[in-house]
Amino acid sequence: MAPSEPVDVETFARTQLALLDAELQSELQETSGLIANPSPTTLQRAGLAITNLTISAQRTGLGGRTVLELSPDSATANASGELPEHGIRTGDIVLVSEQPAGSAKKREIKDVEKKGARGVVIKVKKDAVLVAVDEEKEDVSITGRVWLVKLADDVTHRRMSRQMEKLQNMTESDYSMFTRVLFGLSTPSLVQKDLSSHPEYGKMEWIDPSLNESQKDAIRFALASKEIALIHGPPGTGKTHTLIELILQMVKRDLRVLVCGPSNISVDNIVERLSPHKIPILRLGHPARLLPSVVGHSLDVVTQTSEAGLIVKDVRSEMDAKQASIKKTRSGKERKAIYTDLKVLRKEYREREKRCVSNLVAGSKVVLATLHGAGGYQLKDAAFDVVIIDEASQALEAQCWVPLLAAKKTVCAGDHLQLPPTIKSTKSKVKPIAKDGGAIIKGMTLETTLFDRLLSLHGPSIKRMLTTQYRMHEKIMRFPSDELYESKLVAADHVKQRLLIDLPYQVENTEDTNEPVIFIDTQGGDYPEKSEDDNTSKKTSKRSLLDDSKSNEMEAALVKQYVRKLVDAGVKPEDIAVVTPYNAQLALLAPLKESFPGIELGSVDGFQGREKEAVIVTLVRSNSEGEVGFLGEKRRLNGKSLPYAWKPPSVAVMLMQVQTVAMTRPKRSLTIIGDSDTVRK
Ligand SMILES: Nc1ncnc2c1ncn2[C@@H]1O[C@H](COP(=O)(O)OP(=O)(O)OP(=O)(O)O)[C@@H](O)[C@H]1O
Repeated sequence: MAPSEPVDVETFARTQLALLDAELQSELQETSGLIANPSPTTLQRAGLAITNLTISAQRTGLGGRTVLELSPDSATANASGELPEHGIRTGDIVLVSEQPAGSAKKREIKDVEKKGARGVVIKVKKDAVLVAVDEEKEDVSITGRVWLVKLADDVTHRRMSRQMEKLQNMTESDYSMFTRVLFGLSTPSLVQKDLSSHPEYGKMEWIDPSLNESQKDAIRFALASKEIALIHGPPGTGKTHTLIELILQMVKRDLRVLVCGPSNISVDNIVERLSPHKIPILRLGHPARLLPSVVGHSLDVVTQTSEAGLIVKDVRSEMDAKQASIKKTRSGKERKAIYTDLKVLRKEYREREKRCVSNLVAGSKVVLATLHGAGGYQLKDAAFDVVIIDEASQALEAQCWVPLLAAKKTVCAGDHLQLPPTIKSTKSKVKPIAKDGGAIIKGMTLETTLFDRLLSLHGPSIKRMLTTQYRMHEKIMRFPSDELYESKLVAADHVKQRLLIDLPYQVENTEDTNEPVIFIDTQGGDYPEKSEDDNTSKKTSKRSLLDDSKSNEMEAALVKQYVRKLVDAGVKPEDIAVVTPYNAQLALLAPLKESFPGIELGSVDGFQGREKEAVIVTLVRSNSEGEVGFLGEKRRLNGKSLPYAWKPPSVAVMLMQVQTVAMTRPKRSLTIIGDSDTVRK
């Protein structure tokens, strides 16, 4: 297959910037639509703010950040002193500021915001919220009543835009070989096709001898390639398993590796699995946002416990003492003097910490961070031999460029045949426009991931696919394998015949528990779909959230009946998931949670990636016109750059792509409820 045309880097970057702006605007539109008049009380009601608080304590927390403890103001608090109901969570970015009067206008609220301090919520207790204040705004001299409001997280947006601006301003002589390859200006260095006989990679000592052939092949290829290697891991094929071995093999070869993923959980997953191997690893990121099991590897904690960290600690105690004295003083003059002292101390702290951090980063063979986390000061001058990106097909391309701009080689793992990252601007009416008025690439959307683009640019020679899957019964696997993965998937021996009756607990042998794939056809029955128009008449606010979502009451009833049968046979509700493409259908199914505590209900998007013993899919669509809407929606593929083997999409193929997401989740039982007639049309 001939590779597609090289990409003009400047135009590419300009297009990305325009798309990112459109996306940000769409996000803003969505929130402002939700909150028309954002007074503190309205925001509190929406779960986005907590009002009537006071700063009850102030200390120096991890990383030298000032930590504020916010408790209910005693004048307004309830008897128990607890916080009111709220939706603020650990890891949220918030603004703490003096509380505007109840009658304040929108504009005045904005002014108050300017005086407040931004920070990250590090702990939520019943009677207090702890906020670590951002570096720029640490001298918090707020007194009296304060409130806390959740802010949109625009750090990611800013970092992505910064990288795209850098790319846009580069001239051809600035491009490294790696950059040239990534845009198709040069072809990737040739790698021998069969590496099993390669002098270096043919006879490798595997750390995990249980790796299968396709995994070993992918690792050899990722080691041998000079600029790029893609590891295509369909569901359950051990992508993470493979990456762990790859990282260990790279460390063995004395390479320095930066490992990134689009979300904290994707990165923590790798940290957890690397951690038993006792290599020096460092996890960057705000400790409040990490899994408890990996915090021990986080930069903040390592800084504190390492020897180098001790001299940082000295300054910290001094700062704490100063912080405490602020509370005691009443004179404004004295307070000012303390703040001046604190400033000097903080500067000293920063310098010592910076030295400590750069020593720690330099001493770690493997550094892990989210894609945007890799854009922090900690890695400013750090150099790595390889950047590994996990779940690359779930990340925006601009996000990948945060670590890539300084890289020499990358290994991207993902599955471009699953759903791309969710983009808001595709649905909203915001048009991408270049700030400098220059040309942008027509048809490009943020849904085109780096993974997609590289594949269409260079073809399958830059990719290796993992083919043994360890999740699904052979029969569940067959459909996705044939339709999406060129029939290449093979079920591992211990899973290929696994049924619900083989679960490690007692399950009765019934027609539902001894069959891996069941289709319950509603065709011919009187099970019409409903659109939100029919359901929610005049409730406009709810409509905007649920969009033109569809539901089907009869299918929901069938789901309930079916779940009942499984549970009666002994299957535990927590081993069952019900998945549907429509939010309105999810709403109809919600009562299931009461009858069957532990059962999981999810939309197709939200359920991607998680496995369950039994999955029931309700397709919802049933009408005489054969319209399948979302199920076969073109938008889901339109504008995506075409993977090398990509044919023009028939509705059926798209239908499969969306359904496959649901269909690759079950381990032992997949039940599809739908109208075969509508779906077939
Ligand atoms: N070579 C192997 N031998 C035995 N089991 C394996 C092997 N490789 C992976 N597995 C198992 O397969 C399962 C899936 O592995 P892993 O979590 O690495 O997959 P993944 O492809 O990243 O998953 P997902 O589909 O959720 O992205 C795990 O239970 C893992 O232990």
